[in-house]
Amino acid sequence: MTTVPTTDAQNGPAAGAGEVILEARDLVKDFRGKRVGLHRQRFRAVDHVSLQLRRGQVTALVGQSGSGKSTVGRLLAQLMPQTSGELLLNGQPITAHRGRAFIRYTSTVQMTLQDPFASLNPVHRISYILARALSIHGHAKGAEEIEEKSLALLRKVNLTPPERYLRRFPHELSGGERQRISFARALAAEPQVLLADEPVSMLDVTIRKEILDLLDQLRTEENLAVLYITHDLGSARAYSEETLVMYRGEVVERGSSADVIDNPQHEYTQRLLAAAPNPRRRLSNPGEEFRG
Ligand SMILES: Nc1ncnc2c1ncn2[C@@H]1O[C@H](COP(=O)(O)OP(=O)(O)OP(=O)(O)O)[C@@H](O)[C@H]1O
Repeated sequence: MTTVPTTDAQNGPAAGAGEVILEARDLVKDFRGKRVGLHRQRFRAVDHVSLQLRRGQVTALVGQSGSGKSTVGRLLAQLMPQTSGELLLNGQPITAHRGRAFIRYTSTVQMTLQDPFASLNPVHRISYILARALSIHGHAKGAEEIEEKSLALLRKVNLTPPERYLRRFPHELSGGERQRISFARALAAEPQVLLADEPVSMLDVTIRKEILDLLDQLRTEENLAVLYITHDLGSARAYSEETLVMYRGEVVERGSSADVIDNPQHEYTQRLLAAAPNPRRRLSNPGEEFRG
């Protein structure tokens, strides 16, 4: 359907040499579309997408709204079954949509969502949210260990002093703090992969850099393989090694983030860059506004 990308990394290995933790091969996701006469149309949201997430590296998935980025994230998180294609975790084919298999999978692969308020249950205190995650994944037992590990998780996401946060409810926190709690909850599983779906798009511009710096810090300290889903090319350039560009369900261009964003080959990537605010500045010094 779309033109073939031309960056060097198109068919080769992902940028960098980290070990592959999670791999998607030829993922397809069809949704049921509108009914036309007696037939229901099929809508292909993800069209033969392959990618590899590597230990200690960030891979950015960029594209405009509706291009299929979040659906790829949800498929990788096993929140829904793919129509076809394969997922491999540490080289092993995996299907874990429900039950114990799903819980086991989430011990390795965690996802955080765009709206941290919606994903944190408003009736529970932060202490409960973290305790539950620690217990589900079997990383703490007994009140004392749970509190100690919860405090450590809060420190990891730079919420200090951590004691101040345990008794609070999500609505008592700022958007940035809530996103930090989402990361802390994900880290409670001690995952190898973090799928971060638009982690800063609902946050105030002034704190976006702080949260992306935190993601970068966690990737390094926890040696996580990170998928960074975003519509923002500047931050993809600044915070990821590899960038994949999605258009209408397909990956139309991929390569090192520097190559893809400084020297886009696909016409759609060029259009995305042209539509970005102040694209010249981003092209001349990409990531400037994020790196500060
Ligand atoms: N459960 C669903 N049922 C039917 N269609 C869906 C479903 N989820 C997503 N879609 C459709 O699939 C397409 C891709 O959606 P998706 O949310 O993956 O895009 P996106 O690139 O993440 O966009 P955004 O940045 O706005 O979140 C859209 O047209 C969307 O309407």
